[in-house]
Amino acid sequence: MSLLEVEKINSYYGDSHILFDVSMRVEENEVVALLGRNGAGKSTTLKSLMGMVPPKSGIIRHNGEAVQHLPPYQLARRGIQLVPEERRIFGAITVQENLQLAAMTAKPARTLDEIYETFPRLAERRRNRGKQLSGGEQQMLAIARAMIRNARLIMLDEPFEGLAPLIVQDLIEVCRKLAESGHTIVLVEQNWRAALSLAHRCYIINNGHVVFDGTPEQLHADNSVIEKYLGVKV
Ligand SMILES: Nc1ncnc2c1ncn2[C@@H]1O[C@H](COP(=O)(O)OP(=O)(O)OP(=O)(O)O)[C@@H](O)[C@H]1O
Repeated sequence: MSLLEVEKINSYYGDSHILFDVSMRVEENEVVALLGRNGAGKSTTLKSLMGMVPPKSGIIRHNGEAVQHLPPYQLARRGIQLVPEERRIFGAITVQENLQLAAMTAKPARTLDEIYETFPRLAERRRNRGKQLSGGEQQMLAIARAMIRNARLIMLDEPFEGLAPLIVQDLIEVCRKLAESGHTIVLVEQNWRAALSLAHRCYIINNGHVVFDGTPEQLHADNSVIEKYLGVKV
């Protein structure tokens, strides 16, 4: 049984049909990348998995149970967290307070020590306010907030956006550590090379349809798919 099984979901904003029969699966401890051009439907897929844009048809199974009808807070209780593109950390309070606040809404929560072990940079910055952090540190804090809530499945929407290459490398290492310590990650990214360096498997979405499903090696071996759907010349 897969951790997450998505079977032919169709999602809409009002009358606009955005996802067409999207199917995918995520195994425990995997890093799965969701790639595609701007507007392809990647964020909408994450929002559908998180109950924010519930699909009108299709099935989403989490640990074998159909969950496509559940609201976000119940999915969060099942250990699923979405770290949105805007990161949504609190700028006026410290790193530690941001983490404590996140822990309050989870039972059982992870300890601060565990978080600081995974994110030594946040341990150094624990007394700094959210707004004093760099973009990369803010992203780490956003991921750490999902981790302290004991999320087994963490979905990241464009975590590398706007960050310098060295910071992206740090974040890739953080994500790798998370996966090794029993978390499962679904990653939406425009920076497909960085995403593929981390992912075990990937999907490409184009105009709301899944058009590729395979390993990074299989994708790297097919330049025509990369050129056609990611819009880059290889
Ligand atoms: N709140 C909304 N209301 C109406 N249409 C929306 C809304 N959000 C997104 N869309 C549309 O849905 C389609 C898919 O958008 P989505 O954000 O899922 O794409 P994406 O692949 O994540 O791309 P990006 O990297 O640009 O976020 C686009 O055509 C977008 O304009």
